[in-house]
Order: sequence, then structure tokens, then C-alpha cells
Amino acid sequence: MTQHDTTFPEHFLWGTATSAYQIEGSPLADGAGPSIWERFVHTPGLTIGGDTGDVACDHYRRWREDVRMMADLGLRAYRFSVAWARVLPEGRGTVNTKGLDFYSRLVDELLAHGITPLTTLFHWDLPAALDDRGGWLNPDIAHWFADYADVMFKALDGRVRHWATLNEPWVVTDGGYLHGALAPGHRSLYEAPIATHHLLRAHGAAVQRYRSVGKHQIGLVVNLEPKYAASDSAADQAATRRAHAYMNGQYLDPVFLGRYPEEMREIFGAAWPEWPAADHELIKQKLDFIGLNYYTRSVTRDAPEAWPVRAGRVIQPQATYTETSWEVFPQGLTDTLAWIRERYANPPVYITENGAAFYDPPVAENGRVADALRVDYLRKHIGAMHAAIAAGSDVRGYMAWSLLDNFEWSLGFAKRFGLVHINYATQQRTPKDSARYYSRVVASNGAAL
Ligand SMILES: OC[C@@H]1[C@@H](O)[C@H](O)[C@@H](O)c2[nH]c(CCc3ccccc3)c[n+]21
Repeated sequence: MTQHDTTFPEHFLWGTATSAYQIEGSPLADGAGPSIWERFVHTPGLTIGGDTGDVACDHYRRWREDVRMMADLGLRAYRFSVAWARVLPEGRGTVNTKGLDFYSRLVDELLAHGITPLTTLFHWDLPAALDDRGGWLNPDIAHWFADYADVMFKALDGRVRHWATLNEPWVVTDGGYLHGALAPGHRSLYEAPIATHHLLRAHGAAVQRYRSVGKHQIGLVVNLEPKYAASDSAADQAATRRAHAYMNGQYLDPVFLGRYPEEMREIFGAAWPEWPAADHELIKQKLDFIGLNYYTRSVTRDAPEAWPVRAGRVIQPQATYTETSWEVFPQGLTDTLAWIRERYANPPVYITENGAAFYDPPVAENGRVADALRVDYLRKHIGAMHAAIAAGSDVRGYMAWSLLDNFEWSLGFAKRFGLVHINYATQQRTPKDSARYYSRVVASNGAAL
């Protein structure tokens, strides 16, 4: 890193991110209903080591301690998600006030410590009762979701001023309906486009509802992964276009441009439906910001065997890789922010997730966790973000993934993304070197990069 001024705009929002099922534990406490992840993790063989979110980081009981720790680290913001089935155990109908109260108290505690809450309404943990009714495959889910969002807006809007409807519709569809690695574990070429479309309709319906009851900001969180062709060959170029449309354009084009990328029909063929214009009107509600989750890039080649996108990732021998086999490529964040700026007319962006799982050394006698690789990852990506801001991107904040080591979905607890180490046997929290480093970055508004 060449040393240059990396001070960020005034009021730049520095924080960390988590999600309900990954940290809370107590999934059925106080009247909460089961989610599809509760079912998934208790189905043998679906998570590494049979790990579950039954306890996770016990945040549902330790939330005050965790907020105090954020304040001690000088963090200014905190992105968390609401477990839909705590608030509406059946996904719709009767509100469980004890579930709602957990989030209301959490928000008040954050505000009392000068920490800005950013609240995600859906981070993959769909109420099981709605999955029994078809879940994201049932067109009615658009109003089920809007009704749930309405409950949250009326309860928290004003204290929460930054809402996100969905976390990463691409992962929900690709993981939950196409390849089946994530809940609800379907594998269907025909279901995937339907799930995508109903996720986007639900997003639009919630934004539309917010415009009638809310007074602050609402956006959509997407994971974007820039695709770089492995060669100039026509086949690799075409595969790169397909992969880019499938992971990146498939979600933001409908929201900002009112249409899906034309590559979608090429990818899904007869499985790609034609949708009514009214749906596209519903989906393309104006947003106040995009939430960008950035982790890595993909050098992309033609891969006829890689159904259905027929695009494959080319390993970069000279690169550093994380424990989840993602290439460390900070330039991809700069490039992705430039793509957003140019394609969607420079909308405000919050980096809502950025981080890495590395094999961390154990907690030393002196209480240190010397996670140098994570410090380097954060430093380079915050620098890459600054380069995009200098080039004109309207980036308003950065949430490091994650505050805590936590339940990494089907990978269980084996992968540690936290700035704070969790000893799962004792639930002891230990800030890693990366937490200390990030505290200095936040305190200096980016100058101490
Ligand atoms: O994998 C780390 C984090 C998850 O813990 C978050 O819940 C989720 O929002 C999230 N998204 C991504 C990038 C998209 C992705 C997710 C899973 C598998 C492949 C890519 C990375 N992460």
C-alpha cells in the first residue's frame, strides 16, 4: 500500500455485520417459530460436523455484552438481521411480542451507545410455516413479506433509519433452489427463476410499503462478484458474460432497469419464464441505496460441464486464497463499485459485507489472536474502496463481515470470519488483532489505514 491520504467522507459509517441465525442461538425461545434453517441443520448430513445454530454465539442472551464490546471497539454502526419467525412464528398473522421486543431492546441499546443500526429484514432464515406453503415459490410471498416488513417498520422505523429488504437473493436462489447446498435444499432448473422473481417481487412490495409508512432509507443487499475472462477466446468471453449476468445483472438490472439481462434465457432456456409487465413495475421501486457484499472475483472460462451457466472459475496460482477458497482480490471491489456507478447512475452504496475466513492462530497466553492475514485483507479492501470513492463512487459506509466468528451455514463453525474470536465451549469473546486494527481505522476515519 503506498501511503496516501485515505481519509473518508465525514459521517462515513464504519461498522460490522452479522445475521440472526448465525449468531443468536435460542432459535425457538420465547414463542419463536422454526425457520427453514432450523429444519435444515437438524437434517443429518447437511452441515459440516452436524453443526447447528442451536447455540451459535448465544447472542440472544449475550446481546448487551456484545453491544458493549462494539462500543469498546469504537464501532459506529452495526448491521444485523431480524429472524422473521421470532416476530411472526407462522411467518404471517399473529405477532409474537417477545420476539419483537428482543430487536426493539437491541436497537435501543445500540442507540444508547451511539451505534447506528442497519437492519436486514430477511437473511435466509425463512419461517418454516411459509416454506410449507411453497415459500419463495408461492407468489403470495410478496405480500407475506410486505406484511412482515410493515410490522417491523411500524415498530422500529425512526430508531432504525437504514433498512435492507433481502440479503443476497442470488444465494437464496442459487444455493436454496438450484444447487441445493443451502436451505431449503432444492435442486431445480425450473424453480430457481421462479424463486428469483418472487424474491424480487417481495423486495419491491416491501419497498412500496415502506414508502407509505416509513420516513428514512431502504435498500437491497446483493453479493456481486466481478467476472474477468480467462482469455480473449469467444467461448471464454461468452461464458464471462453469462456468469456476470447470472450473478450480478440478474438482480440489479430488474431493480434499476426494469428488465432481466437477456443472457438469462440463454442460461435457463425453456425454464426461463416470461413475467408480466406489472411484476417489473413492482420490482423497480426506487431505492435509497445498494448494499454491496464483496468478497472476491472470478477469472472465468467456458465450462460446458458447469450446468447451467456453463462458466468455470480459473485458479490464480500466484494469488492468496481464503479458507473458503476465495481469491483475495481487492481491485475487484474498486471495479465493482465502478460498474455500479456507471451502470446504475451512481446510487449511494453501503459496503454491507466484506471480510475473510483464514485459519486463525489460537488465542495466545497474552490474549492476542494474531490474525495478520485478516488485517491485511481489511487494509487492502478499505484502500480499494477509497480508490472507488476517489473515482466518484458514492460509498456511505463499510460493514466488516463479521463482528463475531459465527455459524457459516453449511460449513458450520469450521470457518471463522470474525474480528472477534468466539470460544464456543465457554462463549468467551476475544477481539483479534483485526478488531484492534479496525478500531484504529474507525477512530481515524480511515487515515490510519
Ligand atoms: O460466507 C461469509 C458470508 C456469510 O456468512 C453471510 O451470511 C452471507 O451474507 C455471505 N455472502 C457471501 C458472498 C456470497 C456467497 C455466499 C455463500 C457462498 C458463496 C458466495 C459471503 N457471506
